Amino acid sequence: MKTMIDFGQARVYAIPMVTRFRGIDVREGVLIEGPAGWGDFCAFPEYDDREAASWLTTAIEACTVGWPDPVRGRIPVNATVPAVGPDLAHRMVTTSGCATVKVKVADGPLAEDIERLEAVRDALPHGQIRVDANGAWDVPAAVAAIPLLDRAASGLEYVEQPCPTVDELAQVRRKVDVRIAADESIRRAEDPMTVAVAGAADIAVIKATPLGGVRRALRVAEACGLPCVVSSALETSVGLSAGLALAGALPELDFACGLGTLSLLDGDVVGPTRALTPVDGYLPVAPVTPTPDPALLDRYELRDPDRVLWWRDRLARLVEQGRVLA
Ligand SMILES: O=C(O)CCC(=O)c1ccccc1C(=O)O
Ligand SMILES: [Mg+2]
Repeated sequence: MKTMIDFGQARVYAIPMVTRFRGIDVREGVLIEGPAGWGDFCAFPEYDDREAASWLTTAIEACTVGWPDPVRGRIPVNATVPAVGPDLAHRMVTTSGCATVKVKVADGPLAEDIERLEAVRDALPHGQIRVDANGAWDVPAAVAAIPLLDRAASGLEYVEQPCPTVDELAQVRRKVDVRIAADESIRRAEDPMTVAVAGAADIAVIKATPLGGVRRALRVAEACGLPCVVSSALETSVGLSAGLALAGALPELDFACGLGTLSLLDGDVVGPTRALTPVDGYLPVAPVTPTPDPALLDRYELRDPDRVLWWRDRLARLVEQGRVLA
């Protein structure tokens, strides 16, 4: 099929994670080039073609039509602290320069979450601390844990996705004083309605990459009628620019965004002057996606032939089956 993008020229990359995050040790993806620049296709490996198609649509938006006009020039971001020990958590917060920190919880014993939060508060006496449970608790566990974590942090900004389902979020929200944010509950255009209607959340976490691009994510944000936090999907600087474009274009933005995740990767495909690394807790809105550095593309090229074939097959299937407009 003849398209505006030469998928045969796509570059498959593999960048190690600094610390394991969301069960991932190496972040893999494919960079595609089109008439407007580059796009980052990095759907997690376990996602099926239907879900991965939205991620590819985002990469195609980036490299064909580019981003809608922003209404602000810079975005406050949170530091993201994985489920690490208290000393490392403390160090990650002090070196980040961010005034807001998101801490992963519910990935191990509650006592470790409490220690981690105490360390983060010690490193950030005046900033905001939020936690993300990635849906790991049931309702009783969430209702028991949240007040303890709130105390350990001397006040939480919000709890992201304490339980898996919208119904459980609504139950927890009625029983605790801390605000609830929905993340995994908002993955498809039809989801946000349910979240708002169910009274399940105070805040919506919106991710441009899994939602099929900046324009689609803007519609999701509008439909859910909640204050939004824009967050990353652990992209390279090429992919992160979609989240920044979304945060830049939202009519209202009241919270720091989860877009400071480049430091979780042990490398990038974009050179240091254009890399989307926060400075003093802010990232610039990138009007165009940054261009990969050829030397870095070589350094982080995925070498495992089976994995390369897997990515090229996945890309070819999505295009050939007409799951994306390319
Ligand atoms: O929100 C952040 O601070 C960083 C992004 C993040 O946590 C994340 C990144 C990739 C996949 C899932 C998640 C998540 O919010 O759980
Ligand atoms: Mg989350």
